Amino acid sequence: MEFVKMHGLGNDFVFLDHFSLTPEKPVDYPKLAQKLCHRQFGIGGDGLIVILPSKVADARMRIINSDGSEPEMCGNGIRCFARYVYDRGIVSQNPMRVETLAGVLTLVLDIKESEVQGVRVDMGEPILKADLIPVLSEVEPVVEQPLEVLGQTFHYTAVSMGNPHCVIFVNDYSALDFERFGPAIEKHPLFPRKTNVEFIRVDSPKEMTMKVWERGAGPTLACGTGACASAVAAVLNKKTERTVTVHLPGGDLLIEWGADNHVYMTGPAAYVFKGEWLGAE
Ligand SMILES: N[C@@H](CCC[C@H](N)C(=O)O)C(=O)O
Repeated sequence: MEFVKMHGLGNDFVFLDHFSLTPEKPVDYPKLAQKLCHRQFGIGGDGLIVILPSKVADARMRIINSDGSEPEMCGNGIRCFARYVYDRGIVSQNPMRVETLAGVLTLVLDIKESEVQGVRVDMGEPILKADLIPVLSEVEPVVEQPLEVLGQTFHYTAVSMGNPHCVIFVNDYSALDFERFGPAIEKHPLFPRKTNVEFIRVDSPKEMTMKVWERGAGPTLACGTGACASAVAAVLNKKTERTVTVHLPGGDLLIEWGADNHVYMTGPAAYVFKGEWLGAE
C-alpha cells in the first residue's frame, strides 16, 4: 500500500490516495490510522488522511486522528490535501472545493512557477451557540466561563470550527503544567465528545502564541482549526484585531475573521516522503 507523508507546520499526516483506486475490500480506516500513525511501530503521524471522490465537491477528505477517532475537520491537513490533489492532477480547479464532515470548504492555492507556495482556506463561519459542544447549546456564546479541573480553575471560551475547541488565555506558559492539564481538559465532562485545548498568550493586537493539546492526538506542533477558534475567541474577548498571526511551535498561520463572518486561514503545506506500507493492514 503506497502512502505519502506531508505536514502543515509540523502537524503531520499519512496520506492514502483512494480517489480512483478503490480498495478490494472495505478498509477499517480508524484501525489503520492507529497502526500507520504510531511513532515507533508505524510511519508516524498526528493523523491519517484519505483522499476520496465526492458527489458534491471536487474531492472528499476523511481525517482520522492517531488514536483512531474521526474528527470533523483538520485545518493543516486540508491545506496538504489541496496541494496533493492539485499536484497529481486529481483536481485541477483553483479555487477547489473539498467535502469534509464539517461541510464543503473552498480553498485557493497560491501557485508560483508551478509550485504550490501556500493555501488560503475559507474555514466557514465559527459556531458559537449550538453544535457538538453541549455547552454551546446556550443562548449566548460561552465566553470566559470557569472550568474546574484537577483542583484548578481556568476560564475558557468555547468555539466550534466544525470540531470543538476550548480556548484558554494565559499570561505566560511558565506557570502552566501543559502535559497535565491538556489531557484532563480534553476529557473534561463539559465536553462529552472531548475537545481540543488551546492555551493562548496574546502578544499584541495582531499576534498571539498558541500551545495546543489536540483531541485524539495529544500535543501537536500546530492546529489550523485551533488557530481559527483561538482568533475568534480573542476577538470575542476584545484581545486582538480580526486579523492575527498565530505563532505555533511549528511556525505561523495568518487568520482573518472576515466581515462576512467567515474565518480564513493561510499557511503552507509540505511534502516529507513517500513510501510503501509493508505492515499488516
Ligand atoms: N490538527 C488539526 C485538527 C485535527 C482534528 C482534531 N484533533 C480533532 O479531533 O478535532 C487542524 O490542523 O485543524
